[in-house]
Amino acid sequence: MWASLSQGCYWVCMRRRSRTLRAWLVILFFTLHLLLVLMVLSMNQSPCESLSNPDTQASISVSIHNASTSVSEAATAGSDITEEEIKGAAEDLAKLFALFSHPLYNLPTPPVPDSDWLLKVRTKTKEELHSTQQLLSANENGYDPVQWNSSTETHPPWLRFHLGISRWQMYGHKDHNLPMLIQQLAAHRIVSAVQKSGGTQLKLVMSFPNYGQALFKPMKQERDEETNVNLYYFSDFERHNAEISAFHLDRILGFRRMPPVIGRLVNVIKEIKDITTDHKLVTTFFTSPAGNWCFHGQCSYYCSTEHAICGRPHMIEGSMAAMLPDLSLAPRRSWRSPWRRSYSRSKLALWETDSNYCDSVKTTPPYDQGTRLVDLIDMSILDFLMSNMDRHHYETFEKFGNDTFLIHLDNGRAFGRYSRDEPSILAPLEQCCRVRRSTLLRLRLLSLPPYRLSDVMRGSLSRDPLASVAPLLTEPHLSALDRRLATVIQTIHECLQQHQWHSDVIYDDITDYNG
Ligand SMILES: Nc1ncnc2c1ncn2[C@@H]1O[C@H](COP(=O)(O)OP(=O)(O)OP(=O)(O)O)[C@@H](O)[C@H]1O
Ligand SMILES: [Mn+2]
Repeated sequence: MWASLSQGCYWVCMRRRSRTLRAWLVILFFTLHLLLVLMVLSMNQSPCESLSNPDTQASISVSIHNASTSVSEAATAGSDITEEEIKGAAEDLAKLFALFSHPLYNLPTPPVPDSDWLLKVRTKTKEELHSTQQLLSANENGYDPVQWNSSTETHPPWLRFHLGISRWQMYGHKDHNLPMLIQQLAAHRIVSAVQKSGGTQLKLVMSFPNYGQALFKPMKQERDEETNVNLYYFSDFERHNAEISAFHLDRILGFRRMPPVIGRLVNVIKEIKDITTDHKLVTTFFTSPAGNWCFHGQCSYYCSTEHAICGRPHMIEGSMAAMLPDLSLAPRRSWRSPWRRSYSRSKLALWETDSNYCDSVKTTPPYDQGTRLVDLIDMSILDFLMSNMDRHHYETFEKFGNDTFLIHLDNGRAFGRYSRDEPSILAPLEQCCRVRRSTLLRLRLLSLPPYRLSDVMRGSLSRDPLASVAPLLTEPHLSALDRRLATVIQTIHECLQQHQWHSDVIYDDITDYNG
């Protein structure tokens, strides 16, 4: 008996020791691979470039921190992260940085004229400033006193984000503020949570001590759940990981037409129930039979006990989107998409039956001028890649009239299905046979192994705070991206074959680029 006990102890001790050894080896391998990535990066970038791109630098340090934390957590938990997986993660990140350093993402752009910024800082008079500060510090619970003035250095990240929105993009490719904004969305203390009205499904507006705000959409489905085949697109649940992944995809495609979205674990009690001033919301909290904290809020769909949002037991995942400037400062216009679906079980939309539908769209304002049509086609390419059938409307900033980018909001119904594609989402491209040259060139780049879309997406998503819980997109979703990308490129090639002139299909928005 003693012999078997001591033998048992020997094996347990040996296993423990080899586990610790393995954990150290994993961390060592990971560190070495990250060093390799940094070396590759420093070789790819001139010293001047690397200095001028603090966004990349900051993102690298954030990702190293995130990735090494999750790897060491996984290692201590005894999980089986293989050497190949660690190597793969470092390679994905290296591909992402190589993509963002490519000339196609760094095209020279003329300086933005004053009238092309969405907002301008107006210096308040001393009296105005004094009365606002008194009001803010006296009335608001949990908020910091306002410390900023007209000098940019004093502005919090959310304000810098608002001031960085221009006629053609939501933020710049080398926006130094982005990592700070993302960091605050991920970690800043939540001082208020109220339900956002409008829309069909539950979402909350969260406020931070520096007056920044975010739109929180809680997790409603497991990430690997495929949309039920018998559900219509308009009754599908929204997915928090789709909102997050859409932001990464939009950025990787070089559009930058979405406000930044990150994933966050939120405490249902401390960060919602205890601090909300929304009395209606409070009445919807309950504990489930399993002892988890749940709530359902009030909205026109799925806001009932049967569709409650539940923590485990109180922590819940969700997406946090940076809030756009208030409508009173920057009004937006909502446009009905010409390729909107019928939202009916029996009716078809006109574009589904009329093969010459685009001819009439092309001659109808605002699609008859400027970039509106090719921008709509960009949006349909984005939607096809992530299989989003729910793009009924899009918005623009009213200030910029018709010559401006389309805001890609509301992506919660994307990434619902990976086993099949939905060709009808590409109808605008297929029927109009028109595409921006910059978009086509970036799509081609993303189809090449050194910049493969699935790899750069995996790399980009690994930097999200929720990636340490589980990958934001499962592998079948990532492979679907590559498959769909090939379909988009093929569709454009077919268009080119059908048309006599290249310029009939390609809208050359980058005439100086000869890459
Ligand atoms: N980041 C944001 N900042 C400010 N407003 C936003 C943001 N995202 C969405 N909104 C606004 O909130 C409203 C609802 O958002 P969203 O469309 O994402 O929700 P939804 O419940 O899916 O709506 P619907 O059912 O109409 O599709 C929209 O009118 C949109 O203008
Ligand atoms: Mn929606």
